[in-house]
Amino acid sequence: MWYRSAQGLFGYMAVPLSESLYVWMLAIPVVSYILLGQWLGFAVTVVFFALAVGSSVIKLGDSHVAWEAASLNLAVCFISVAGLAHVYEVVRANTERQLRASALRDSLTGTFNRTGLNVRFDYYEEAAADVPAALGLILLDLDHFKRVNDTHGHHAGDRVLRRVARCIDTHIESGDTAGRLGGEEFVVLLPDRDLDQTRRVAERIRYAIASSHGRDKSRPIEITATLGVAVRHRGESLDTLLARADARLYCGKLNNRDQVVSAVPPDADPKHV
Ligand SMILES: Nc1nc2c(ncn2[C@@H]2O[C@H](COP(=O)(O)OP(=O)(O)OP(=O)(O)O)[C@@H](O)[C@H]2O)c(=O)[nH]1
Repeated sequence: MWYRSAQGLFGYMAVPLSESLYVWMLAIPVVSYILLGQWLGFAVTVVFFALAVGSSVIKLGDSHVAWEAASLNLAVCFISVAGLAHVYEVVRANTERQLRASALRDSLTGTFNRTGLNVRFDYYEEAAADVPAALGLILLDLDHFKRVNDTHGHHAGDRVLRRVARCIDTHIESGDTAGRLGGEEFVVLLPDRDLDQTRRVAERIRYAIASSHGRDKSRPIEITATLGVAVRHRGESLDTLLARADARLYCGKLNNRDQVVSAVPPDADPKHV
């Protein structure tokens, strides 16, 4: 019995690469890897092959073993297993990369979500560790967005959110970051931009949104946005920076909306600043 399986395994008979031999040689490492994991599976495979080789040599004697055929079989099976492992690893790495990327993205607009914004903010922090650089932030909130949903429906509202994301995207550069905090609130991070430069980008985005035209059937959907602008002080967290931009945005909401606010007026209500 053992003699026959060793014979099948190492191919020293007339047909060196029979199907059953090939399946055997593939099945042992693959099943071992699946059941026992990478290292233990590898160890078991090596031990199994070593025992099989030793046993067949002892039982049959050196002269009966077709070493060329056995080596060829081993090499082909080894390459197959290595190829399978490589394909598996490439697929696994791709899936992991896609999952990681989607965990940082807002599924509706494709911009970064809150977690993604934090990751990007930390990235800018690290990049500026040696040479402190300005970081501009725009907090954007759509005006009367509830009316869009109430009048045109939630799907139309979703389309407006995607349209706004596109407007933002066309007015920022490749190293900048656009994200959706949730609802109808967006954030833009602009590395190496001071307050004046950030305000100018915000103004362009505001204008693009106000002049973009969406449609629900034949009815136009018009929308405007109010934007608060702030620049990071050294060592400041994203939340603190957001809070300052939010106070400015709130002033804009109180003052007829559809505008960019980069400083809180001195007479503003201190409760909201
Ligand atoms: N279509 C859609 N609507 C959303 C989404 N998330 C939040 N909303 C809606 O956004 C609306 C936000 O309304 P409000 O917070 O009252 O703000 P607003 O109407 O924009 O008013 P102001 O901000 O004061 O100008 C609510 O009706 C939410 O249901 C979303 O992902 N898709």
